[in-house]
Amino acid sequence: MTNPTRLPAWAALEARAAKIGARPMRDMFAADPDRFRSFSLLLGDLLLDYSKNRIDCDTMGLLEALANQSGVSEARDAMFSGEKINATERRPVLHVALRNRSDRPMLVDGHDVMPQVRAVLAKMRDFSDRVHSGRWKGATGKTMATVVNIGIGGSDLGPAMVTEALKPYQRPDLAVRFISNVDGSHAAEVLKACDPETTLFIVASKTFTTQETIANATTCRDWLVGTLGEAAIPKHFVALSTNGKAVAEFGIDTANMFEFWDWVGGRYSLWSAIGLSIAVAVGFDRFEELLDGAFAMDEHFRTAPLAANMPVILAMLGVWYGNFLGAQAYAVLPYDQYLHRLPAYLQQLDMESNGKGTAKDGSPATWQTGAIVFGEPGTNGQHAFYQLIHQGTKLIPCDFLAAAETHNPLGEHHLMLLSNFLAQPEALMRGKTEDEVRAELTAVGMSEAEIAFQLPHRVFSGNRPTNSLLYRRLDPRTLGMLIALYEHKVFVQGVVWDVFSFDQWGVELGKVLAKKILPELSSTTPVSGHDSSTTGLIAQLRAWRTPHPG
Ligand SMILES: O=P(O)(O)OC[C@H]1O[C@H](O)[C@H](O)[C@@H](O)[C@@H]1O
Repeated sequence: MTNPTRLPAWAALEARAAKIGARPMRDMFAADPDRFRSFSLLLGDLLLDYSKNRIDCDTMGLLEALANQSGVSEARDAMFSGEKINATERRPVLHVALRNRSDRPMLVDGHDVMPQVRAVLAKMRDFSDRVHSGRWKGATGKTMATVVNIGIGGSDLGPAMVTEALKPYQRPDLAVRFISNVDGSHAAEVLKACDPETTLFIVASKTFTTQETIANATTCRDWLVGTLGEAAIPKHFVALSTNGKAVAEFGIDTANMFEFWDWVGGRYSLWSAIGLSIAVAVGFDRFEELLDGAFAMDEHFRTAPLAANMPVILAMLGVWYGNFLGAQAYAVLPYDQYLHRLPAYLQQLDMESNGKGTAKDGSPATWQTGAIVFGEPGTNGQHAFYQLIHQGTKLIPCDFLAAAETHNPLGEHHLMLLSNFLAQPEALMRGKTEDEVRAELTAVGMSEAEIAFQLPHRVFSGNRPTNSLLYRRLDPRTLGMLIALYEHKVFVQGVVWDVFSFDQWGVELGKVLAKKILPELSSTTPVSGHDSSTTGLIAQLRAWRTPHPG
């Protein structure tokens, strides 16, 4: 347990920030032709260029010192060795076991979990092969045409993000859809496109008690049973869960359940049985390549020195901006349409893990912790919110991602995409000076008075930091590496910030209140115990939901 602000490297970084935090990157690039080489790292088919950050070698040295003094290496080893680092839930954190492609045992309470991990993977292979190849038949003997994953949070975002990312690998005649929201419109719209005879529902819930998922699963079951009868359920419903009892109570035979364990956090679960919809969509061999990619990143994270460790570098750059240069947010900008759900996925991964205000010893964290994460695919975001990133009053570090090769070579599209992927970070770094703007406006014949008015609005301060993640091609292995990279980045930041990254108590209060309010919405007796705002809103809802006479 360490208050990071008391570490020697913290004070040194504060001093460093005061000294070089505003130093223009433009000048640093001009002074050092080797800057790219000094601040980039190639790992297999993945290149991280972090040279467009407000850093120099000394700053990186201090950030490494902070990681060291925070005990990042020890914490990482504790995770890999199965220690109960999810302390408030008294659980180990072993999603790395799910993609452990080596012979190394992974221990929970002294027992190797690898045999059970492999057994579930084998069961997933058998099932996904049958569905993917069309050998799995529904109750009326038809091949499945649609797979619907019903889940929310970690039981939705990971599989949804990955199946979108790996669309080029999907069988074109097998649609994979997702129902997450408790808003009935989500289920209604998905079911519109489904035929009960050819639809397979995968109910994904670690706890199998999540209100949204149980409501959606019940609606889908009723929809199926309404046409095909109860006897159809075993051919059309499978469950992914840690809770066999609740699965059986729901009416799914536990033979049709794919198990995982409480040492897999929801937002870290796409590598587990929760990934079944991915395996069904792209085939199990591809799913294994995803695991291989994550394993490669795990091995790098586990063994590379901190100074040359990609997740550690990304994490410490985030710490630099968040804790020393005043950034509150960061943007994830995939120049890759297939990664269009990556920002949403990373929002849960990062914000649910490190959005904590209490240090491990229970005292309030008086330092900044998890950042606000947002993003959209490039180039869409450029035409929407980049204005603020270029010229706003806030510092928003950005991660730009792109593939060298496209799955869809259409005319010049990919080169146009890549030129934007390169131009935006360059523009953010360089900016545009008064002299440059003046020269431009003079060249088009603008009057001095008009130039004086226009100039301040057209200047770009620049010096806005970015990372560029360039990969050869968005294939399953590369995707596995990318996701694991962000997982470990979030882990490292949680260690430095001294928060428990693997619980999520902050989501509970609202759930409890919603349960209390639910019956109040359909009752006619006056409500009590709420603030006047909630009471007023309930009254208005009741008024609008009651059919008005005449
Ligand atoms: O998989 P489930 O148990 O249904 O949980 C689904 C989600 O709900 C919770 O509210 C948590 O905030 C998430 O971390 C979790 O992924």
